[in-house]
Amino acid sequence: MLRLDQVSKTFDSHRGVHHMDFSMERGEIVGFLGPNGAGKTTTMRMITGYLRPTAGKVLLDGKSVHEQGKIVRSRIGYLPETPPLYPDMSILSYLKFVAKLRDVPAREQTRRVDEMLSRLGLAGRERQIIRTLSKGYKQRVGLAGAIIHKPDLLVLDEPTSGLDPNQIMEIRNLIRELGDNHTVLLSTHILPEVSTLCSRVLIINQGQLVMDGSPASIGSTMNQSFHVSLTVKGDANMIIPLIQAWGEGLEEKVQLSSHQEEDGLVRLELNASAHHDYREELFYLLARSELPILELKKQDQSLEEIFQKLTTDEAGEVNSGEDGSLPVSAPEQELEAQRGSEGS
Ligand SMILES: Nc1ncnc2c1ncn2[C@@H]1O[C@H](COP(=O)(O)OP(=O)(O)OP(=O)(O)O)[C@@H](O)[C@H]1O
Repeated sequence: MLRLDQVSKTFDSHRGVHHMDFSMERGEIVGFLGPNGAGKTTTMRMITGYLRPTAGKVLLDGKSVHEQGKIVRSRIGYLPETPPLYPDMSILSYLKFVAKLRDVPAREQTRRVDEMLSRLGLAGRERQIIRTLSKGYKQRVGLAGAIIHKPDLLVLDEPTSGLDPNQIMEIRNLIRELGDNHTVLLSTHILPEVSTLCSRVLIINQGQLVMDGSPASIGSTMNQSFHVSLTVKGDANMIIPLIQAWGEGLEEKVQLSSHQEEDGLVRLELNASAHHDYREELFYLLARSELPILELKKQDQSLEEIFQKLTTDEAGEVNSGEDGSLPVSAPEQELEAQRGSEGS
């Protein structure tokens, strides 16, 4: 449905987004991850037609977002990091205004606004002035404005940033529901959000895509070492030499990295730079010596660890390209930009 074909946006010699190349299928919820300044917002602005790429194409069902702008952009909904709200308007007048701006047919506008009020849990508050709403409710109004024209593709820039845990849960549930009818690309710094919401993850670092896959497949690609913890019932003086001798005898040596004894149980951690999963061999080794394994767990790297590995350099420094902040657009600029005009 969405295709980014070698898309780049160069701000200066090193800042920007370089050769971004990926596709999204209908119905996917894709998480977009990266450290501050990695290029998430820039990529999202190019997808939504607000920024014109320096090179490459953004295509929605084969049509260019930038060449066949208005029609293509009417199929995209965008919630920027700071939703483009007018604080002095009521929710109702704001949604009516956005419905008009997004070319919802006049005879449908009232029905569509009502639908948004009820879908986003705003019914009963329609007369409330936006500035008096909590951040979570402002986010709902922003989301309502982003989907009022029933876009096929929804682009959400850090939709849960700055919300309290209850509001985060509410917005996540809403996004999950929206995923039933929309294709969703969402950027976030909250990694568990990706595991719970997204079928696919794109990790971007210094303007380049460094990983693309399901959270599970990213885990298995990155987990190319063998790390297990196990608890064995028996005497440490038997268990430890047995495991050490076995580990030493393997081609890809498995090493005992720690052990503890307590109440007749021995807890061990084993490591190897190996692709092979040695759990079955370990089971038979200890079973033959009548040493029961009470627990055996393969430790995979969490998404947090993978993210850290992909986005830090060898010295452990975060690869942030951020050295200037984006100008904050006025609501009108954002809305107009979504409607059709383009920035640089
Ligand atoms: N209009 C602009 N002019 C100059 N440089 C810019 C502009 N917009 C973004 N940049 C630079 O491009 C890089 C990517 O910024 P971008 O805002 O896309 O990152 P991000 O991944 O969204 O970061 P964050 O997580 O902090 O929101 C940064 O180095 C930023 O300073």
